[in-house]
Amino acid sequence: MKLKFKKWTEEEFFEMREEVLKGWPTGAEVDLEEAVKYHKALPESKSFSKKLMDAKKRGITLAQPRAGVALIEQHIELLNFLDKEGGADLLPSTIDSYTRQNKYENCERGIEESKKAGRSLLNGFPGVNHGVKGCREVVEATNLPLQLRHGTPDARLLSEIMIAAGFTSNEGGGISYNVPYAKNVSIERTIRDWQYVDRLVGWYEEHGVSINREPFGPLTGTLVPPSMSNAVGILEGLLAAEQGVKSITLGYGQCGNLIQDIAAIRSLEEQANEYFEKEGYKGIELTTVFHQWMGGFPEDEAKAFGVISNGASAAALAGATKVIVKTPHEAIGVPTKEANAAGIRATKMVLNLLRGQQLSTSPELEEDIRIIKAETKCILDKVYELGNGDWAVGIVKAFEQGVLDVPFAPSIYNAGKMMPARDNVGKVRYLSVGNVPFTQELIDYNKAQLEERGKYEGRPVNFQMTVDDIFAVGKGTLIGRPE
Ligand SMILES: CC[C@H]1O[C@@H](n2cnc3c(N)ncnc32)[C@H](O)[C@@H]1O
Repeated sequence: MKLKFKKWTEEEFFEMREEVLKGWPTGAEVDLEEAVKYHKALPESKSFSKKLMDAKKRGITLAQPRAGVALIEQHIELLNFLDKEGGADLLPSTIDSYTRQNKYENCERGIEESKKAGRSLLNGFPGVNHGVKGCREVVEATNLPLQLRHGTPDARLLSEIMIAAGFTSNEGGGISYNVPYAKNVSIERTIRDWQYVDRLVGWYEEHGVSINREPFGPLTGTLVPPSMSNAVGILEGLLAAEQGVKSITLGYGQCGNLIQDIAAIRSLEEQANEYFEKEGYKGIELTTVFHQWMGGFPEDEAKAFGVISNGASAAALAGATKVIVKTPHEAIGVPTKEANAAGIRATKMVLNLLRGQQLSTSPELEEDIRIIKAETKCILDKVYELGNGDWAVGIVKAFEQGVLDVPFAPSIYNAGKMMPARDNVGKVRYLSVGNVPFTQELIDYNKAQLEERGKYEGRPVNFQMTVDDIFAVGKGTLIGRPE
């Protein structure tokens, strides 16, 4: 099927679907008509879309953890613990790495070994292997809206199974679950595979069931300039809307300077709406999600709580609809349920203290919004031009030419020419733009901010700043000052 930015017909979708459902025996459990009935019988309190829109209307920020273990019973216990002991507003099921690579045989072995060992030997929940029946046990035994969170370049079967089971939100996208997560999967392939996932959601929408879609905002989570992550988020939002998705949550990974982070969230929402309107999409329910710091964490748990609380306050002051919570075990690995719940409680404490407060505008905030929007516009205009008006084709070409370029991404399809670094107040700037098509004014603006830092630190503006910034938070500061 030739890649094009166009809603798939039902015939195109159902033709591919036959192959998709053969990917593992549990694919045979998916029955869309039955699934629609099941969703319609779910209580409203389990609808991701509704809870998000309610929060947006009330101006509150919801807290959602990540969490996933191998066996169904333990996974249910974990999720209910995070609900009851953590105070989570929304629940995840973080999917294991084998499933993300479609290695379901390995999952099967992991499930068996976890049963023998009496603990999870997978780093997440193997939704495909558990099938509709198993995932439905999770839906039946928990009390909050459920979302599958993963990092899967080909998530077609996983999405079919877990949405049919009653999950009402799905994270990911053809760019955001490829470039940061895979080494040699073509962008064209994953855009097409995620058009399938979005068309599946479009099919549910056409049958009266709202399923939320959330592109993965943080990308590599390593000094990604706000305009680059916003450009990717808006593009994945457009790809989803074209396939009939209505409930869209666009995300952003905290960079660390409060004003820039708030500007990023505000710009993301405003600019996404501009593009949805320009493309003629009606009835899009747009919300935002702020990811607490996605980079290296301090090992010391008290310091980790400082990072978590700082992220919670930025999310609240930005007015994000949702914040993704980190845990004090972030530097170590998969958290215990107690540590996970503690991260949520710390976050909720901050959200409650800041409820009703949003940072009012200021000249600095307006300037950051202007710069982020102008940079994002340069990128998106070029994507559109490269595709001759076809966003999907334009994205593939934009990566080929380094117009879209995600720092520190493993993908061989990512140019890796653009390099970021923090300026003297910790805002993430473009140290070198590579082939990102900025105006001279924007290039000079970024350079000037970085030169401020060079002057202050008495050192040249170069890649050493980037390296120092990568390790800074783990060492206890935001900006990687020379030692
Ligand atoms: C996107 C990366 C984030 O997902 C987190 N993560 C990955 N797997 C799990 C897991 N199984 N439980 C809780 N958190 C998890 C990881 O700690 C990191 O913060």
